[in-house]
Amino acid sequence: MPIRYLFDQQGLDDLARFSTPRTLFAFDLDGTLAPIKVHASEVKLAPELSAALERLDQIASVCVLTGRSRKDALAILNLDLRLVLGNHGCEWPPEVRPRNQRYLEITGAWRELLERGFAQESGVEIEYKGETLTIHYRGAPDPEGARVRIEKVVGELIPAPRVIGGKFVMNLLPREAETKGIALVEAMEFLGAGQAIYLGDDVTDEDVFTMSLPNLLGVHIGQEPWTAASHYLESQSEMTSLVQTMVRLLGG
Ligand SMILES: O=P(O)(O)OC[C@H]1O[C@H](O[C@H]2O[C@H](CO)[C@@H](O)[C@H](O)[C@H]2O)[C@H](O)[C@@H](O)[C@@H]1O
Repeated sequence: MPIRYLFDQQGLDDLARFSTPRTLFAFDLDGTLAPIKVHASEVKLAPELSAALERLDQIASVCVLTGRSRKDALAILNLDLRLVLGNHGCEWPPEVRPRNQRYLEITGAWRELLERGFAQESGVEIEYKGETLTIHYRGAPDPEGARVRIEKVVGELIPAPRVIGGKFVMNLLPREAETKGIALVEAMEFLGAGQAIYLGDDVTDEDVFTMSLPNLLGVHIGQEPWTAASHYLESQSEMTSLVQTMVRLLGG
């Protein structure tokens, strides 16, 4: 089926059908709730979007499912949302699930090798997040060359990671780590949601879209030919108006 624009009439009808108080409204963070920036530390939410998300979480369930660490995500969101899952869904609130010590050991060992391996490489940054780790190369003078060198070093790591690409990043996860797709299904169970709407922009979000669940409306940010999402938004700048529409559909 061709991907459909969420803001055309049929897309809006689909959105209305999925927007109920028992829906889990789930969002990726970078590139979805917030625009992509050169430096990961510059990322912020628009104030109108924050207000709409807060309202949506009062009348339905909101979950943020991000590749960032929870600590980092909570600082960016600056909102007391029902559920924020970090590290691509491997990191839950500690009172719900303790940190995964096995994953922390694995990524700790990778971190040491990677920091040593790339200490002299300008523009390559290792973002250590706990259960997973991200290597950034957006700032490298030759990003493609840097990516090739990173691939080589990553190929030698033991145990071998699951590697997920992204926007000038390589995300490294323990092979047995949960995917965003599994985390979304678990979040629905945890919050008692019968259906979900999930919005994401990056390769890691395909783990949700490719599940093709009948009770899931998948929305990709950008009309990319490679996404398995059924719907799309033209750009991240439409997010505030989308969340405001969700609130309106719920009578809020
Ligand atoms: O799952 P997400 O919330 O989309 O997180 C994916 C990665 O996002 C961050 O990196 C991306 O955003 C940065 C800031 O806009 C940008 O500089 C970088 O090039 C992007 O790839 C974050 O730093 C990573 O930890 C996340 O895995």
